[in-house]
Amino acid sequence: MEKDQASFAMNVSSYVKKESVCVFGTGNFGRSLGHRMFQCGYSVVFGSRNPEQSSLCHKEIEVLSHAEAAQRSDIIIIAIHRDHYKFLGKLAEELQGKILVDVSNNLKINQYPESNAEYLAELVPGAKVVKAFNTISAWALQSGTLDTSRQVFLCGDDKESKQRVMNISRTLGLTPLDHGSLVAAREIENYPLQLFPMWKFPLYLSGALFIFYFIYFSLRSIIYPYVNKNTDRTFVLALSVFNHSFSGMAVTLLALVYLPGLIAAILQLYRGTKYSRIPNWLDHWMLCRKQLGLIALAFAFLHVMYGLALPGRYSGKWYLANRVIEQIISNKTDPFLTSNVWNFDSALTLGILGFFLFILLGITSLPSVSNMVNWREFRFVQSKLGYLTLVLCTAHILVFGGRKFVKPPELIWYLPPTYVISLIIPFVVLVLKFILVMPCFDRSLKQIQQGKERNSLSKKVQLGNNNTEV
Ligand SMILES: NC(=O)C1=CN([C@@H]2O[C@H](COP(=O)(O)OP(=O)(O)OC[C@H]3O[C@@H](n4cnc5c(N)ncnc54)[C@H](OP(=O)(O)O)[C@@H]3O)[C@@H](O)[C@H]2O)C=CC1
Ligand SMILES: [Fe+3]
Repeated sequence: MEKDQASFAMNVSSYVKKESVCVFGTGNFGRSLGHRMFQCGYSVVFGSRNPEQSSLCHKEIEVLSHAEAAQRSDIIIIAIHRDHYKFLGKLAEELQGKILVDVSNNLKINQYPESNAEYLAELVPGAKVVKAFNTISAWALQSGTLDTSRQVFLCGDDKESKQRVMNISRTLGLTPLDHGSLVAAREIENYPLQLFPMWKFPLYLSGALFIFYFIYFSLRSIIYPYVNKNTDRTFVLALSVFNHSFSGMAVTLLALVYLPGLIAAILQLYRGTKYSRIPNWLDHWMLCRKQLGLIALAFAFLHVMYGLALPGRYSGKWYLANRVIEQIISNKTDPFLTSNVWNFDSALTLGILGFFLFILLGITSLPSVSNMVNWREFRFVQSKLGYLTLVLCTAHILVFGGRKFVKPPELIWYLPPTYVISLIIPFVVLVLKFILVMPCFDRSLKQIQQGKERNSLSKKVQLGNNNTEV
């Protein structure tokens, strides 16, 4: 009995070891993938235009002509650029019923009218085409470190073929992710060409906003006093202007995380249905909320760091020392104003609590953390605590800013103080939220979001496939 089990195990392991895979193309990627599969116990055979001239480093790996190599395995990895696929059409007979794995990438997004995998399926109609491995680089396979993503996106029309390619990926230490039928190949091929697609809009928006704040705050703190009182305040540029811009950016970007949801809710209320398509720009904005929130957190962090550095400034120390000397000379002390203490301390407390919640929001948006909470808990943190963070940060800036703003100076041209500019968008968001949670709107909105249509007009609105969560 034991003997039988041992021989069965040996048979299984020798079967696993002997499973053969064919690779067409002895280029960079073909070699790397072939060697890796060989190391993982597969019997690998290469198909090449010049089998005699190919010098693969391992003697156990055979290099044959395409037609010969194709006969050795029913899985063939096509490690050749799409432009050279044509010859595969002539091998249609040898490739009949085989699993062809398309690993190719393009140089540009949507470079060809159809995806490379679909093109391959057209060239060899009798084969089962699976798209895979295009997101893994030859270098990562060679070095074995796989520092970048280990995810292998797969798609194909034949379930069994996909399953076999998935098994190979797992054996190589990669993580296969099924993307469905071959129609998804275009998306998979575009994937490696994208450069942080979800970050583009948030980064451009924050760049533009930062430039605006920086210029405005410089105008307000440097140019305006110079024109008005002929005082040189250029020294505030290096620290204070940055510090004010960072606080404005943090609170404005956080408000911009919640603004699209409010606009979508208003649209739903206006249309009386949730089954109408929201505009594309709004949809894209909603999909970028996480990134906007993370950039907001980065600015909040910078503001905290700059805030901590403020007492160390030369100008700060000079003002303090000078004030003491003035008091000694005039033999007078400033009265202890309890209202000032309340003002200053409450502003600081609001800021500290706001920053704490900001960090909490950032942490819960990490996939490893959000995977551990259910949808309701996630919504609670991101929505309820998010709004609380916005309220605390807005109050922090308001109390801090308002403290300094005693009376508006008489001016020829009047610029609102920096904190007023920083708080415009947060105020709009908080007011809209406040209006929407008022009982009449809140009840209608809940009914609409449960799928109950409110008016007959809504039935005429074209059904959309836009399911972004408001
Ligand atoms: N390099 C990488 O990191 C990655 C590459 N890929 C994809 O893998 C595929 C191969 O890339 P890579 O190995 O870098 O490219 P290479 O240029 O290094 O290799 C391509 C191979 O294709 C074969 N070939 C070239 N011209 C023809 C032709 N006219 N007819 C038939 N076969 C031909 C050659 O093999 P032979 O001489 O043996 O016939 C050649 O070595 C591409 O589609 C690429 O997009 C995907 C992910 C990452
Ligand atoms: Fe602050």
